[in-house]
Amino acid sequence: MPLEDPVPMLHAEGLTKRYGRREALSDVDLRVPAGRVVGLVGPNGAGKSTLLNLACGLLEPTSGSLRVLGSRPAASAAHLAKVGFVAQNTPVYPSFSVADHLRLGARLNPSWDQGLAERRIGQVGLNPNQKAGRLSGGQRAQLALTVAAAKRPELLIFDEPAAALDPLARQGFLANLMEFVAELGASAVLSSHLLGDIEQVCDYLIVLCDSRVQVAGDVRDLLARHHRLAAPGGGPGPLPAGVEVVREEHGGAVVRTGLPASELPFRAGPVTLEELVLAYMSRAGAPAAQVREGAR
Ligand SMILES: Nc1ncnc2c1ncn2[C@@H]1O[C@H](COP(=O)(O)OP(=O)(O)OP(=O)(O)O)[C@@H](O)[C@H]1O
Repeated sequence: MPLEDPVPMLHAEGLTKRYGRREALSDVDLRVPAGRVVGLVGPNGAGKSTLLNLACGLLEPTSGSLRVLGSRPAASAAHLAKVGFVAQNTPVYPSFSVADHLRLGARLNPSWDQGLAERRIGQVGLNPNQKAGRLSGGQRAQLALTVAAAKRPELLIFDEPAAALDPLARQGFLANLMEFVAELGASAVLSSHLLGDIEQVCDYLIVLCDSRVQVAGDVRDLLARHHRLAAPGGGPGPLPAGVEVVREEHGGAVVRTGLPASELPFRAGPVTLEELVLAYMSRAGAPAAQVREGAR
């Protein structure tokens, strides 16, 4: 008997979103298995926030479809409870205290875990009586992560979660995020320009550029299928069937193939995640400054 295909975390078919005449997502097809920690990367304006806002039901597709954990996003109260979302600017209610946020979370979410919320607030050193409007950007991000996780969702969605954090706070935040994913048995998707963060926590990668998915897949699998060819004296020239040049560069190329490195002409070496992302971003024509930004 064939194995049952588990319900994917995200399943997009022909997903298109237009704002007026601006197409922010164009005909996106995507199937991401559940249980993964997904890194969504791409230059400014690529459509990352649009995809994440569609996934949590804050936006409606112009055409095509998107299913999240098997349902239309925000299809019902039960489905809303399955998804925790932290928006790009980690919004909080400025006049509410930290403790008020937890009380509100408890009122609004059927599976609220007050123990998890309080433990976490203590761990990151937030004062329950502090008004959220007086928190620093990093503390706000920690509060928003806590509220999202205490819902005990099946899927956590983060739009650039660590952007406001200093490097030490970012390390702590990413470690907490991974603890939550493990403790809740949740899937997660996070957008970021920080490829080091993506490399540290994600096992699945989506590169979005110019409103389209350029490449998506399991990180280890992607790294195994991409190679850097060193071709002395210029470009790689003709290559065997089944070898696709992603980015040609002086003295070589980044290529994608199912062939083992030993069967490739020229010296073939591994690519880093950063090289892979940059190769797809430059192929899609991202402006040079944004390609470099993606590497940071
Ligand atoms: N509300 C809106 N009205 C009109 N255009 C919009 C709106 N929101 C986004 N866009 C446009 O859609 C495109 C995709 O934007 P989006 O915010 O999804 O990109 P992004 O990849 O998240 O960018 P960044 O990395 O800068 O956050 C951009 O060209 C943007 O200007």
